[in-house]
Amino acid sequence: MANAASSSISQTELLAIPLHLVLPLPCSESECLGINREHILCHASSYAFLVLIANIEEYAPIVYTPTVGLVCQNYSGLFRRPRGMYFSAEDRGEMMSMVYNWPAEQVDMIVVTDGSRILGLGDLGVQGIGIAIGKLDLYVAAAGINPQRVLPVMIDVGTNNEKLLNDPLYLGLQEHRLDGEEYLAVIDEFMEAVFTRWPHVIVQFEDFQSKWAFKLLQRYRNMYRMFNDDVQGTAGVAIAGLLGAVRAQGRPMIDFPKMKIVVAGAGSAGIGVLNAARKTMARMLGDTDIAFESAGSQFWVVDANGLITEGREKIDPDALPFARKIKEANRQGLREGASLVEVVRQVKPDVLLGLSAVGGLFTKEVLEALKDSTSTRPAVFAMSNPTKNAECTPDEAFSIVGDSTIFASGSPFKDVDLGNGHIGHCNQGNNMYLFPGIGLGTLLSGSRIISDGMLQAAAECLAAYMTDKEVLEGIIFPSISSIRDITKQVAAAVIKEAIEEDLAEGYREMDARELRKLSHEDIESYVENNMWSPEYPVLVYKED
Ligand SMILES: NC(=O)C1=CN([C@@H]2O[C@H](COP(=O)(O)OP(=O)(O)OC[C@H]3O[C@@H](n4cnc5c(N)ncnc54)[C@H](O)[C@@H]3O)[C@@H](O)[C@H]2O)C=CC1
Ligand SMILES: CC(=O)C(=O)O
Ligand SMILES: [Mg+2]
Repeated sequence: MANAASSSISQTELLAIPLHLVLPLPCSESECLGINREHILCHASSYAFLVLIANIEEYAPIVYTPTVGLVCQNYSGLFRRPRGMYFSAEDRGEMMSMVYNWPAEQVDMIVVTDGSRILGLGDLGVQGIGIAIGKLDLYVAAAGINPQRVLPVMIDVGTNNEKLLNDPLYLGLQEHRLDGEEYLAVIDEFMEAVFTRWPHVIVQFEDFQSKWAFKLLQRYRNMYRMFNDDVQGTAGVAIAGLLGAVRAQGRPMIDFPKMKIVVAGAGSAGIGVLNAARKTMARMLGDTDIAFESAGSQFWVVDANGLITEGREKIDPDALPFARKIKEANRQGLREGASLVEVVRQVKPDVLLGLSAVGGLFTKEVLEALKDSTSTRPAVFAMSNPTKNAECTPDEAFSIVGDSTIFASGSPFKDVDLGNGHIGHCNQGNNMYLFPGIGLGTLLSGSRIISDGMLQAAAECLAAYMTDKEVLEGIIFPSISSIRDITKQVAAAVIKEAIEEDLAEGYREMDARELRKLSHEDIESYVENNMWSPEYPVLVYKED
């Protein structure tokens, strides 16, 4: 303690360490006073998370979209230290032993990517590790997952990005991506390795190209505790937003099956949303086969080749259930491949939802066509990331479609001053409102798998979070400043559903039988008590 005054590290100095360069491993010694360089970094991490949590609105756009996109694009040049594990195609046969190289005894959450579709920025190869790091920063900040128990993972199977293949600074394998059975063998080996070392870990798949996102989800979802954030997390957030858009018209949620929805983008996110929205409508209509069929007719899907109909050659099997019948499209004055503006003109949808990764796709013409929507409050969801990929800005939506528009975007925008004392609310419609609660709820329930019911419970909880007054003002998603509270509630809803489905096996001393005895309030307290919070340790320099 002798030199504490002269050599202690100021908070300001610690805060100056950029969030993206700080290790997610705080010091585990609660009484730690003797500080060496490693400990300084560890404590800096605690400080960084404290700052992140206290100023989440300001810093989420740095650790997450949009800045994380820029970080990924430049990662090879910015690289300082690994910050996660890298399993490459060349490590085949070695992953089971490699996984024991990770220093943490216990890992609760893994976010894994193969870098093949990072936000809307395409194939960034190993540089995509930044998105796994950013999502896990949110797990720590929003869900209170202990930062010593998170593991960002990159599976390096090459890249098809020619620029990276020719970049001497590129850190990953400079060869084209593995495909087919060879690719699957790498992912299988990784899954077996991590679940062997940490049987209770949860693995979040992130930013895999659509081609693999659905296949891997189907392959593993009944075997492991895993989910795909882009397919399932995004779907839940979109459902919550769509239900908000119904309520914002002053209508009950049960009117959701009457909504006409045009979706631009039929990739992992778009198809995930379509499947979940259709199932939600069908449930509201009585959960019969007829209800499911009828719900399908509320959607019009446009991809890079225009309106998808059954006349499409080589139609993607995942999009097939949403292809319009040709006769039906013709009756509506549409045809296979009709442009987005034609579709919006003819359908006059209640909601125009973009998950296309094409910035500016909702042009003036498209938004003008939406003015003829049959809805009293048309909704524009420009959900693509990062900011430059948003299908339109809130200014464009409010100025062209009108002041009563409901607007949400994947990346944050500022609210719009509509003049005359009114505000056009810009909601952030991003899976960050759900994935931390899905992960935390699964962890604390000890559920064997992540069921559709658990995901639905998460979405319904988010939808119910907003009051009628807020929704009528156009606020359909909460402010990110309440993300810890939202996450707690989402996690509690997930646990409750896991108990109801008899999937919950318990966590630590809270076994399945004890879990079943808990009331809703008890479950919320249980969640809160298990959320990690950073604490300020005393920082003094110890002389050797
Ligand atoms: N807000 C959120 O929480 C989330 C947003 N996203 C964003 O969604 C976007 C798409 O992600 P994925 O579906 O995984 O990508 P993807 O690459 O699998 O799919 C993109 C889809 O957009 C279509 N498309 C391309 N050009 C188009 C055009 N001119 N008109 C209409 N459709 C067009 C493609 O044909 C394809 O169907 C990305 O920007 C991503 O950042 C993804 C997940 C969550
Ligand atoms: C938000 C997210 O997961 C994405 O844009 O891919
Ligand atoms: Mg994603």
